[in-house]
Amino acid sequence: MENSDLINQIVKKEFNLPAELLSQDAITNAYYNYDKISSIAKWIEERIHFKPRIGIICGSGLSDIAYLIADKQEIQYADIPEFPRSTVHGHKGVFAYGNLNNLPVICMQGRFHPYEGYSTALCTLPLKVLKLLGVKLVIITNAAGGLNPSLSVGDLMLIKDHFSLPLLSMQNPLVGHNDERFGPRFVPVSNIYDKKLRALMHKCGKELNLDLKEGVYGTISGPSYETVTDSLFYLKNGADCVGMSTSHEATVACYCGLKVVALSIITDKVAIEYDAEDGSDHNEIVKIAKLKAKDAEKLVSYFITQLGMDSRWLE
Ligand SMILES: O=P(O)(O)O[C@@H]1C[C@H](O)[C@@H](CO)O1
Ligand code: HPA
Repeated sequence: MENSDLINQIVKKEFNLPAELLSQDAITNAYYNYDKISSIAKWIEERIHFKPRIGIICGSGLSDIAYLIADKQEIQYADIPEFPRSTVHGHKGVFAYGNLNNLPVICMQGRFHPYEGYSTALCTLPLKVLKLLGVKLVIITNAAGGLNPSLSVGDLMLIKDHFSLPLLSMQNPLVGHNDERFGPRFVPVSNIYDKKLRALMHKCGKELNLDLKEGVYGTISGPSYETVTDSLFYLKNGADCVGMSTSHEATVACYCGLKVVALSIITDKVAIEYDAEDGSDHNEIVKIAKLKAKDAEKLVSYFITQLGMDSRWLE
C-alpha cells in the first residue's frame, strides 16, 4: 500500500474525512498514535537495555553536553523505524545514553524544528518516546538571540516562561487526536518551567559562581530570523530572547507529565533598532554556542548531581 493511502486510511478511521481537510498536526497525531509511539519506544528499549530517568535536548551547537556521560553509548535516529531525521547544522541526529553523575540519562544530540518541514506534533514526538522509556524530567537547551538589552552574547538564561505566536495560532503539537494515556485534552501550562526546579538551578548557578540570568523565551517559527518590528513586538510583550524551538517541546513534556527545566545560551544580539546591522547567522550562532557551552555543561552536570540527592525530583 502507498504511504499516502495508509495515512488516508488511518485518518478516515479517526475522523471519517479525507486527510486533505485536516491540519498537519492532526494528521501527525492520528498517524503517530499511542500504539505506534509505543512500538518506537519498545524498539529503542530492546536495543539500549537501559531505563533513563532524565532526558536532555541539546540545542544548536550544544551537543557536547552528551560528553558528560561517563559510559556513553549511542543510537542513530536514522536507524529507528519511522523516526524523523535531523537536517540542521549543529544537530547530529543521535540519542546518547548512559550514566551522568550516577543518574541514567538519555540525551538528544539533535532536535526537530518546524521550519525543517516537520509539524510541531512531529517535532515533539521524541518527548512522548522519552516518556514511555521512563524519563521523568527533561532539561531542554537552545541557542537564542538576546532581545533584552541587559543580555549579552554568551549569557546563560534560565527560561521562566515562553511567549509563542506559533503555539497561539494553531501550530500547537496537541492539536487533533488525544490519547489520555499520554495526557489530558486541555493542559494547564502556567507552571510549565517548574518553579522549584528553577530555584534549584539558581542555587546551582550560585554555587558554581555563574551569572545565571532568568527570562522569557519568545518563539518564532523560522527559518527566517525576526524583523526589527517582530523583535520589538516580542520585547514589548515580555520576551527577553528569541528562538525557534523549545516552547512546543516544553508544552508536550508538560502534557505528558514530565518536569521541565530549560536553558538558553544567548548567541547573538537581535536588532531592535531599524538602522542596526543584522548579525544573525546560523554558522556564527553554532560557533558561539560551542565556544560558550562550557558553562552550560558545568551547570547541567552540577544540577544533575543535585537531582540525585533527593529522589523526589525524579518521581
Ligand atoms: O535548536 P535551537 O533552538 O538551539 O536552534 C536555534 C534556533 C534555530 O534552529 C537556529 C537559528 O540559527 O538556532
Ligand atoms: O536571533 C535569533 N533568532 C531566532 N533564533 C535564534 N537562535 C539563535 N539566535 C536566534
